[in-house]
Amino acid sequence: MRELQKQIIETLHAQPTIDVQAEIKRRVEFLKDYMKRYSFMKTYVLGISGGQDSSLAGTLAEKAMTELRAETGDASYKFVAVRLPYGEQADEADAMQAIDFMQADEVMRVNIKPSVDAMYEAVEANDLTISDFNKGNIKARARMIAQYAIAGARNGAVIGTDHAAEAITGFYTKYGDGGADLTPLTGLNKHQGAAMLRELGAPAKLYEKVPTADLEEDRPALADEVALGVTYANIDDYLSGKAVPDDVATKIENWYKKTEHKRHMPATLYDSFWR
Ligand SMILES: Nc1ncnc2c1ncn2[C@@H]1O[C@H](COP(=O)(O)OP(=O)(O)OC[C@H]2O[C@@H]([n+]3cccc(C(=O)O)c3)[C@H](O)[C@@H]2O)[C@@H](O)[C@H]1O
Ligand SMILES: Nc1ncnc2c1ncn2[C@@H]1O[C@H](COP(=O)(O)OP(=O)(O)OP(=O)(O)O)[C@@H](O)[C@H]1O
Ligand SMILES: [Mg+2]
Repeated sequence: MRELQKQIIETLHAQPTIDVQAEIKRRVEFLKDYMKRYSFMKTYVLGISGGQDSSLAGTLAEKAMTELRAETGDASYKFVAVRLPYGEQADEADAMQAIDFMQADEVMRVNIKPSVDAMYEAVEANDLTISDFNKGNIKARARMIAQYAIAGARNGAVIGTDHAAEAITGFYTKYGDGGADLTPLTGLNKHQGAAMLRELGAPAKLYEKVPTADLEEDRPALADEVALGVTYANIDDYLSGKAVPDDVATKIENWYKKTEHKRHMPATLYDSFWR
């Protein structure tokens, strides 16, 4: 195995294989244990997009809250699913199907378009051009703001959907979807996440769907694999310690190095990761 590959696997807690049922159980337990640790905390908040990652994390969160209510008799433990469209969302039906499947305790909806457009215009007023790509990151950060406002109003914590197959390329917006309080999918690769959703009985559409950030207006529903220039099959193989073609491994490692800053707290003069 490549030296960096070994290091990455260890750093990201990737596992070559998982026991799907046991993995579901221990991640639900994690969500329950965390909630019990802080007595004021009563809700988990997560944006549901209609994609695989939020379908899985939301389902685990709802399971955790259902079990906590039953075990403690405290009915105030709730999972809040949040719809965060930018105006009309093309795959709105998938998002609602995911919410129906997980049987979220509460559903909230915040249209991020007015705030994103206002921010975009206010920044551009400084004789700056904000690209469509850059505006996409404003959308991801607006979603983070909405989720934290809900968590603030409900004694909640914000769930993030980061996992090993995303962390390795840093394919998320820093302090956008990367901004969260806890990440129950850490260490999983993309196929493992799909296997867990299948085991949970989710509609196949939710885990067979092409992964997309869907942040750009010029390239709607742009597939992650196209944006990254590498497939999840390759990323998962790499994370499982398997051999992948040299050019693919180099591409993955270049993404990893370029996005190192995202996997740390803000750099300080006391840190060595950036040196
Ligand atoms: N070396 C460095 N040390 C410290 N900070 C550094 C840095 N390089 C950039 N930065 C900072 O980071 C910023 C760039 O990072 P960031 O703002 O995240 O932006 P960036 O990584 O350029 O773009 C985010 C990417 O993630 C994708 N994404 C976003 C959200 C969700 C999903 C999804 O799959 O759903 C995917 C999105 O499509 C895009 O390709 C720079 O503006 C700068 O402030
Ligand atoms: N339109 C949206 N509405 C609500 N939440 C969203 C929306 N778009 C993104 N998010 C949030 O941002 C997170 C990151 O998006 P990402 O695309 O990585 O995950 P996903 O859509 O759940 O799965 P996939 O990666 O397979 O598309 C989502 O998991 C979700 O919590
Ligand atoms: Mg998505």
